[in-house]
Amino acid sequence: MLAETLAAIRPADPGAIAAARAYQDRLTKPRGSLGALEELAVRLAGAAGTSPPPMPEPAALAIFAGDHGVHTRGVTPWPQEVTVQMVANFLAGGAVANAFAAQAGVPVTVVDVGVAADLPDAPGLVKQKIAYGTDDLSKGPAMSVDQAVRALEAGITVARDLVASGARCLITGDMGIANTTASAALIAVFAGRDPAEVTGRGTGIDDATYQLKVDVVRDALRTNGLSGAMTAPSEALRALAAVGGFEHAALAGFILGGAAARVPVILDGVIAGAAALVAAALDPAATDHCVAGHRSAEPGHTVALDHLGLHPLVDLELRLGEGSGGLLAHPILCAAVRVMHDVATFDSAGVTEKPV
Ligand SMILES: Cc1cc2ncn([C@H]3O[C@H](COP(=O)(O)O)[C@@H](O)[C@H]3O)c2cc1C
Ligand SMILES: O=C(O)c1cccnc1
Repeated sequence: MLAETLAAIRPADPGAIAAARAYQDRLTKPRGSLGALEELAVRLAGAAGTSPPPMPEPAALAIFAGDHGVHTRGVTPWPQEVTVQMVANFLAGGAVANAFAAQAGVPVTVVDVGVAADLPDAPGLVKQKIAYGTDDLSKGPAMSVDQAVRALEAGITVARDLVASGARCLITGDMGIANTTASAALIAVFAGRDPAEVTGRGTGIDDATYQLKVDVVRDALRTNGLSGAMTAPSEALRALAAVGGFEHAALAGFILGGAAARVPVILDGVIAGAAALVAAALDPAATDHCVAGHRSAEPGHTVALDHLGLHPLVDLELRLGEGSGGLLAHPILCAAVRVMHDVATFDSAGVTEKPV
């Protein structure tokens, strides 16, 4: 299923990009006056292969949840049980992601790809558990390559199912205590950066814990024989398995699944950024279908976005995850595309085109 999905991904269509850019200039506004929104609509036209691009609604948020063996190294002050407790909170509608999703009119799906407990069936919960948490990435591979592929395919399946049920925009979400450590390791590997440049304070840690976290990321790279930027697909899968989490792998699959369906994928924060680097290593064209919803306060997120060549739409110093930043960006995508559907041209409105 992974091979078939990768084969279906098409890069942005230059014809649609050129048509969208030309059309922007015919709309009743000074050229370029919508700034980054114009480029956003043009990118979405390229991704869809048609100008104007389809409205990116309805949207759907998928929150991928998993636990992490590296939690035992003390990289976060929060107990691991908070992952499963927050999954229950999402399903009950009580998390920040639910509030933002309600505001944006976006339904929430929670996907268990690897939390360290069995969950009761519940509406909105998709069970795709690969294992009860990963192994400690600082001691050896976090998961096997086979598990990484299965998690990728779980993400592809979720994307496919959401698109089949009508979603025309996918939003990434994550939940997994300690997952900013795995994110930092993935970004260090895929962007070829030193762990100190890409490791952040996650949910909030003191200086001593921060130093430990950087050392743990360094251990992870050394123990797993990883360094430098990796691009070959076979190496990408090995690196993902070595230092990723089940939610990172599933998110990478979710991105690939959206790209294959030519449905835009709004990336949330640093966890999604790390997953997008994996997706881009498997197929660089996947990035053409991604929009950076926001810039998180995590330093690794900016590194990931720069590496991907993506410009965040919202910059509010968020450092939450769950899909929060992606949800805030969704109305901005809709506004950018609606301009291309609704705004009159100089010709049609009889507005004089050039100032005299
Ligand atoms: C109550 C609570 C709600 C959250 N919602 C998202 N995260 C975020 O924080 C976690 C990663 O940070 P670290 O690597 O420092 O553990 C992830 O679960 C992420 O989604 C939360 C974290 C907590 C504690
Ligand atoms: O940037 C994020 O997405 C983030 C930051 C801290 C904790 N969880 C997520």
